[in-house]
Amino acid sequence: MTINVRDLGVVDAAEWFRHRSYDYTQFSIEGLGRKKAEQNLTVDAVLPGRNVADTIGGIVDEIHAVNQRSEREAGVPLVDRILVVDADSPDGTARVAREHGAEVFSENELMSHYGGAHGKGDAMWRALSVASGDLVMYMDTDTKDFRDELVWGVLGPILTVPQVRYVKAAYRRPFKAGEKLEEDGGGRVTELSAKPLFNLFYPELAGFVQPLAGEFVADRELFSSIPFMTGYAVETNVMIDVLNKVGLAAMAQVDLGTRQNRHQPLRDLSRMSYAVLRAVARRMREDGRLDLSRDKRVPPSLNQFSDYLHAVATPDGLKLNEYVEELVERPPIRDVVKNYR
Ligand SMILES: O=c1ccn([C@@H]2O[C@H](COP(=O)(O)OP(=O)(O)O)[C@@H](O)[C@H]2O)c(=O)[nH]1
Ligand SMILES: O=C(O)[C@@H](COP(=O)(O)O)OC1O[C@H](CO)[C@@H](O)[C@H](O)[C@H]1O
Repeated sequence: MTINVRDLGVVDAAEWFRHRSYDYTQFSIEGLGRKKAEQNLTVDAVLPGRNVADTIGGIVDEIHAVNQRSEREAGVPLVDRILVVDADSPDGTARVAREHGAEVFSENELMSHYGGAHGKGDAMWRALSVASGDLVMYMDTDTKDFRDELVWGVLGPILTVPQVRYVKAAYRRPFKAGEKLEEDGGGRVTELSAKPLFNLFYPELAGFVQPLAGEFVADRELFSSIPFMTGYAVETNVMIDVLNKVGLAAMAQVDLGTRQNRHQPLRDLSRMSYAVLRAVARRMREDGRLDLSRDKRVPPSLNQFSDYLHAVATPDGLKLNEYVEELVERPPIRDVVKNYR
């Protein structure tokens, strides 16, 4: 009989945390450039963007600056291609990104036989159809205080530790409302949904400081072999599927200091949280740990469409908002793109 460590509640998250947590200061642009050259690897940076005209240009510039330093010291750029996947943003995101020298794709034009794109996760999945690097590094584009370590930090462990195949960013997250700054007030869905859910159901992942961070890297082979959920479910499903595919020892995190993202109103985060919960529930059901046939009261909300009733108090009184939340799961890209290489 095999005993599942999850059933026993015995996991090695604490040990993983000790061995697979790094700090960006342990690495350098020059050192990583040399490692990349030695291993003859190419790196694509994939930047999903929706209405980020105010931040995307500076981020692309910072990647070019990192490349210049790496080329000077190590003879190769650290990032070979910068792919911006734009949500046909009305604010001019695509134009700005192009002016700063990125390759720009409309998320709706990639894999267009799947119809219009469904949010962030879909943009990230569709980008794999045009990516060509040995490593693919995703990066959020709403970062206000972007610094160069946000480009090269996550590359540290993947270029220097042979067992590591997936690296996630870790950082402190300030919350900024107007002029008021709360030092560790950001990452509300992370703290109130993702971390408790992982502790309970995927305790191996409990050592990740920012499990929902949009900055992470893996070899393209790995990303092309797992499904991507659409919208804001993507980080959650990728964490679980990478864990199941390569195991915790092949995963790492790197402290990058702090990161200030653009904040959505708390009310919108309720739906983001629901996406995270649905991603976990889907995987649990597949793992046989959530048996819908046994509990008839469980609503059919784990399928593609789910009603989300959001009860709120407003200046005009109590309101019950109803949303139809759609969560689609895209298949491993290598299974659906002919001759994917
Ligand atoms: O439909 C979407 C929604 C978000 N994003 C990008 O995903 C990242 C994080 O999204 P968002 O700012 O909405 O989330 P938050 O940072 O508020 O959690 C940003 O780079 C967005 O531009 C995207 O490409 N398409
Ligand atoms: O981490 C979180 O709790 C949310 C919300 O952040 P804030 O409370 O606005 O700082 O932000 C993110 O989560 C999304 C869903 O996984 C990701 O797509 C975003 O990249 C990440 O910033």
